[in-house]
Amino acid sequence: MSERERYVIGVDYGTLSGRALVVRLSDGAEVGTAVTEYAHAVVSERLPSGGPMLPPDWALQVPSDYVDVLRTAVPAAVAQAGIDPSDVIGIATDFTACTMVPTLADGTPLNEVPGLEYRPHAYVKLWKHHAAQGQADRINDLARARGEEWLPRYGGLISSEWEFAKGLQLLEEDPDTYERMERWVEASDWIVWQLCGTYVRNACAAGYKGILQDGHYPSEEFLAALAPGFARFVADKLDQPIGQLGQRAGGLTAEAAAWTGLPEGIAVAVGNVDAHVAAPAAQAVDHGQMVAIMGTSTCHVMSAGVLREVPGMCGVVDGGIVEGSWGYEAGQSGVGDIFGWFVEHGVPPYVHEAAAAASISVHQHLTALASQQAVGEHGLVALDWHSGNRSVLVDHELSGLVVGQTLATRPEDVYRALIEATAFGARTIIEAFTSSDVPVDELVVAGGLSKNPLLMQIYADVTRLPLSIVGSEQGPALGSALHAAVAAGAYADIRAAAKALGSVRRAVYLPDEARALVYDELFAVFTALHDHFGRRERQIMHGLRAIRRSALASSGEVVDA
Ligand SMILES: Nc1ncnc2c1ncn2[C@@H]1O[C@H](COP(=O)(O)OP(=O)(O)O)[C@@H](O)[C@H]1O
Ligand SMILES: O=C(CO)[C@H](O)[C@H](O)COP(=O)(O)O
Repeated sequence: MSERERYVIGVDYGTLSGRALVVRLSDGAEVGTAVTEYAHAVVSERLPSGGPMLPPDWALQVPSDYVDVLRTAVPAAVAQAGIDPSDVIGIATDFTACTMVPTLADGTPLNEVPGLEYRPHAYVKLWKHHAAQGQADRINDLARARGEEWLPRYGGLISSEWEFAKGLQLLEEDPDTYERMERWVEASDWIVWQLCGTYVRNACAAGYKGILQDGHYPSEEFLAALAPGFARFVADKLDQPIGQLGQRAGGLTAEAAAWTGLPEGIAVAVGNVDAHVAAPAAQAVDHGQMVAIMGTSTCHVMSAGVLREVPGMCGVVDGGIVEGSWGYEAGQSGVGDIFGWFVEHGVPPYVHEAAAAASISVHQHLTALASQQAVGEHGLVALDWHSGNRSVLVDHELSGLVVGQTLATRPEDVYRALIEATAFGARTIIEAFTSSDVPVDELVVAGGLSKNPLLMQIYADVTRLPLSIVGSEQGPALGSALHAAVAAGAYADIRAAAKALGSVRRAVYLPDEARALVYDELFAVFTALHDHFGRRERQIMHGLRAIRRSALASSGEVVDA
């Protein structure tokens, strides 16, 4: 009698939607998939309960949207696969990070507590909530002054996106809600808590976003020096047993079994972050293989055998990607988001009409026009800071810039310059690693932007690296599925699962030396602008933000968070 096929499910929670993927264990085939868009998307203007405008740089979410993905995308993916749900042996999830859910002790999100639905601070703070830069600056200044040992593990700067800056903002702007909050939970752990009833903190998010190094968080003295009411932040709101990546967090509860249609008790893996989980899906767990997960934003993750301090990196965590290696992370907070912003707000009607007439998207239309240009022909250089700078400057008060515009400048010129700006940002990050003795030999790309051939070729030319592409269209979801396989006991560890279920197309784009030489010249201009606006004259862009904030505050339209 032939053995029954077994399956695992990976669920990738992105910025706007959650995607479920069913993977067959015998050969890694992706047999079913489904996506659920979040009903509330990103809340950056008004709360779902109404009220005044949120202040600039806020980005919130609604946790019930995450549960809807379990109720709809998971059963739809299983139905598409046409399999018997009882043949599924495990489920794993990955999430954007640092995305934080304030909850009661039982995991109830604060925005679901009657009376708190009108409080902005009761909602999820999404990774791209960039309103805690002031708190991040104070954390950095104090850590530097006290010589905190953990600071170099974060390239010398903690980001305003991470757990401590966002938590301190909550305390300082809404102390009542802070008081009501019994747990400050990474969404990557909250969803696992919903699936198996156990709250276990994943080693990846805790290390990169939660300043957990060598088993310790920042001390109570450090926290008290930041703000007296913050002293017990770790002890009271954050601390929780740590689970390693690929471990079983628990069994699927009866309630989650009813949501998903999957068998009660199957393995639920410890949570993970959308970027890091993609590395094993691309079989890129060896030293020198940098994985760039390129979509709304870009995360760069890489395993290495050595512990080094890379200036401006997001962090280095022991076992942060796979056990037995130092996992490095860096990132660009805005990439696809910048192109999306330009398409939505910077392109005249004639471009939209031409794209519609050709039955292609505006992105594709501008890409086709920009592809006809020689490198440097548009005469532009841009800075890719429309969503701030995550690496290497770690400053979300910086903003975007295009230099060189004339009356002859056309939308495709700016579009190409914006793509190039993100490639220059990536090269700046790669050079920070290389010059810190953490060499990058190969760039492996995952995420939606890998489908744009011009963009890929520009990255190869700008970085002078061969570009490989993850074999799956859904790198993070596949990465989660292979963590589910390990949690269910089908493989001994993540490396074994990656070998069996992951895939990559090697050296799909190769650098062209003639183009690379012109890009060297443009990169020099980029670096001059980068250092001028991001280092020497930071107050120019910071000052503009301050003027904007005070103009909005005096208009009386904005909520007093
Ligand atoms: N043809 C294209 N070229 C470049 N960027 C694109 C193109 N089509 C969509 N985008 C951008 O890609 C981003 C979405 O990438 P994707 O990987 O699908 O999402 P996510 O990062 O949320 O998982 C959006 O920010 C959008 O503006
Ligand atoms: O910082 C992250 C991981 O460490 C975020 O999850 C990421 O930047 C958001 O991802 P995406 O662009 O795929 O929505």
